[in-house]
Amino acid sequence: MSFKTNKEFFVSWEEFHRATRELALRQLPADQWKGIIAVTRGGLVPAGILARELNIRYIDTVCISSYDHDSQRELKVLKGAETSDGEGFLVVDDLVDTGETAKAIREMFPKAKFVTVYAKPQGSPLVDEYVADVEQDTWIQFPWDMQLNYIAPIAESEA
Ligand SMILES: O=P(O)(O)OC[C@H]1O[C@H](OP(=O)(O)OP(=O)(O)O)[C@H](O)[C@@H]1O
Ligand SMILES: Nc1nc2[nH]cnc2c(=O)[nH]1
Ligand SMILES: [Mg+2]
Repeated sequence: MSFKTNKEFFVSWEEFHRATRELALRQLPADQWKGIIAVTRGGLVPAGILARELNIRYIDTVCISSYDHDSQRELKVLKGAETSDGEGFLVVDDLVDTGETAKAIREMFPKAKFVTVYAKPQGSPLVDEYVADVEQDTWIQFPWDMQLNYIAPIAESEA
């Protein structure tokens, strides 16, 4: 978990699928899009769902690596996309948090529509459309980062 957050929000595959289908519904008519640009890696999952729902087969990626270095978050673009300004493209990521990734996306693709499934308050103004709000101090746990685990019955965990 991030050191910056103290709460967690667990997202199941079903809930992620449902929310992303809702995002897809808001991108109609589908034929306005030349394609989708997924922001790796988190954006790859919603990109697949959007592509299926909107019948889009042109999917590009923008590959971003971000890490903390001397307390300052540094973004590295490992690979761009095959469009000069993003016109006619949907750029998709799983979430926006501080908005640092969103700022880089906006600079790279000023004419694209940038959408995410989840948004925290600091980053939400930088997104054109998102489905669900999450508090800034909450860490979103995605299903691809989790596994099912056994948990003891409540009665057995009584003191
Ligand atoms: O608004 P920000 O503070 O920039 O955070 C949002 C970004 O953070 C996560 O990616 P992460 O860097 O964890 O990499 P990943 O997608 O490869 O897991 C998420 O998928 C967004 O891309
Ligand atoms: N999984 C996950 N990755 C993030 N990257 C930035 N914020 C988050 C978050 O809340 N959850
Ligand atoms: Mg990401």
